[in-house]
Amino acid sequence: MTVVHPNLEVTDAKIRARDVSVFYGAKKAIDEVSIDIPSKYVTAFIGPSGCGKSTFLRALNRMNDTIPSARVEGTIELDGEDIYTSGMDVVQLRARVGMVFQKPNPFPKTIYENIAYGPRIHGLAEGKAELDAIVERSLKRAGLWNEVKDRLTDSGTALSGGQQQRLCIARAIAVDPEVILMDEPCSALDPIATAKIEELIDELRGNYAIVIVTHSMQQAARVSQRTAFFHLGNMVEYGRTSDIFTNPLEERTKDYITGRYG
Ligand SMILES: Nc1ncnc2c1ncn2[C@@H]1O[C@H](COP(=O)(O)OP(=O)(O)OP(=O)(O)O)[C@@H](O)[C@H]1O
Repeated sequence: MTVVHPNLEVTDAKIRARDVSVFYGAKKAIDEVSIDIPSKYVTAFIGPSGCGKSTFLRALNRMNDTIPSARVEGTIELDGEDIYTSGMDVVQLRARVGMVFQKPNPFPKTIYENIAYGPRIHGLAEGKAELDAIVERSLKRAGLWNEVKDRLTDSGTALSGGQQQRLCIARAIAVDPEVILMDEPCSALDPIATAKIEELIDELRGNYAIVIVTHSMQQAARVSQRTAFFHLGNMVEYGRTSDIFTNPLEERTKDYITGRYG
């Protein structure tokens, strides 16, 4: 059972998860989690290592499908549509619910191609001029355009770690997602690159539902408006970030945010 803070205003759920459990073989990694995730907010998943944050995040765009032993029970809806029905086009789903990983993972292709690939396969551009415009717009939104506009034919992997992560965010944005999932997007970055990604998340949030898994409570407090605390596969508490950090209702949340374990 999750304690949901009573003053959490009701918003339309972009993603609605109900009684979601995730198993790896016989092991239950997530136990009946229910949550409404709104648009235009950043929702942070926090909790000690191994509590299931990444597992639950990956369930939100069926990334778990790529792990043979993983199985999901319960329902997850995107705009009211069950994403686990057999008719769901998973490639389309992952464009609508994009993902940014812990380690920046640009394709071993040019900066331009990293961005153009998705719009091309999803048929989002009529011709070269339109594709060029999408590439420019995506890189601008990701705060990377000025740094790369004169070297679009260089390899994406030649960029710095922080630039690579912004390239990956630009790649996710290029296919017009509705939700962006971020799994510890700054854990491989230095403090300056981290600050840039955090600023970017803040700028982007007006247009998407953003969900971020983070080990850093400071980061959760800085970038998110909603926080869910996970512990041993359970979602213990969910509320406004300010309330979770200043007025946690559950002992386990209190212990975690005061550094008693983690
Ligand atoms: N591919 C997998 N196969 C089997 N078990 C897994 C797999 N991935 C994760 N697990 C297990 O599921 C549980 C939850 O792991 P998960 O990575 O979701 O937690 P987490 O909270 O994101 O941890 P961390 O903060 O360390 O990344 C752990 O016990 C982990 O060992």
